[in-house]
Amino acid sequence: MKVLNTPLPGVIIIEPRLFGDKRGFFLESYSATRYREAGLDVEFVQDNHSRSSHHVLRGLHFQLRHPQGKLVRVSRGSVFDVVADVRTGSPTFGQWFGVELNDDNARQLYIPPGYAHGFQVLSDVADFEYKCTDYYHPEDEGGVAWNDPGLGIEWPCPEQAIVSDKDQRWGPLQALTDEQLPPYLL
Ligand SMILES: Cc1cn([C@H]2C[C@H](O)[C@@H](COP(=O)(O)OP(=O)(O)O[C@H]3O[C@H](C)C(=O)[C@H](O)[C@H]3O)O2)c(=O)[nH]c1=O
Repeated sequence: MKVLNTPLPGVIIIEPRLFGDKRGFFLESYSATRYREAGLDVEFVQDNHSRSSHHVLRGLHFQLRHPQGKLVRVSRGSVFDVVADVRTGSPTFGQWFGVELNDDNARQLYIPPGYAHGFQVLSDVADFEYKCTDYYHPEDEGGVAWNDPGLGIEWPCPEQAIVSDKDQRWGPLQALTDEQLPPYLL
C-alpha cells in the first residue's frame, strides 16, 4: 500500500494494494498492523456507512469534545472529499484540502480528530464507508457552512448541491468562537 501526504498535517491518502484478476479485485480495506506500520497508530471504535445520490453534499461536520479521527473510503461510486482545518490555534487554520475518492482508485483518506469533514457525490449513487476513533455524540456536533466564502472550497457542483436542512443552517467559520471549535492538539 502507498501513503501520500497532503498539505494538511496528519491528513494522509492511503492507496491499498489492489489484487485484480479475471473475476474482479480483492483488497484489504484495513489492517491494524499494516496501517500502524504505515504510521496510522489509532484505535477505531465505530464503523459508519452512508449512501447518497448524485450531487448530495454532506458536511462540513466535526465533534467538539469527542473529536473523531476518520478513515474514509468510497465502496461504490465517486465523491469529492473535503477536509477543513477548524482547530483553534492550528498553523493551517482555515485551510482546506479536497480529493476524489472512488471505487476504482480505492483511495482512502485519514482525517485526524479536530478537522471538519464533508463530501459531494459525483456519481449517480455513492456508498461512503468510514471508521471512527470516537463514538457519535449528537449533542457534541458542530459544523461550518459548506459554502463558507471564508473557506472558499471549490466544490465540483455547488449549484446542484443537495444539502440537509441541518447542514443548510451552519454558519461561517469566522462566526465560531474558540470554545465552539476543536482544540489544536500537538
Ligand atoms: C453521523 C451519525 C449519524 N447517525 C444518525 C443521526 C441521524 O438520524 C442520521 C443521519 O445523520 P446525519 O445527517 O448527521 O449524517 P451525515 O450528514 O452523513 O453526517 C456525517 O457526515 C459527515 C460527512 C461526517 O464526516 C460525519 O461522520 C457525520 O457528521 O444518522 C448515527 O446514528 N450515528 C452517526 O455516527
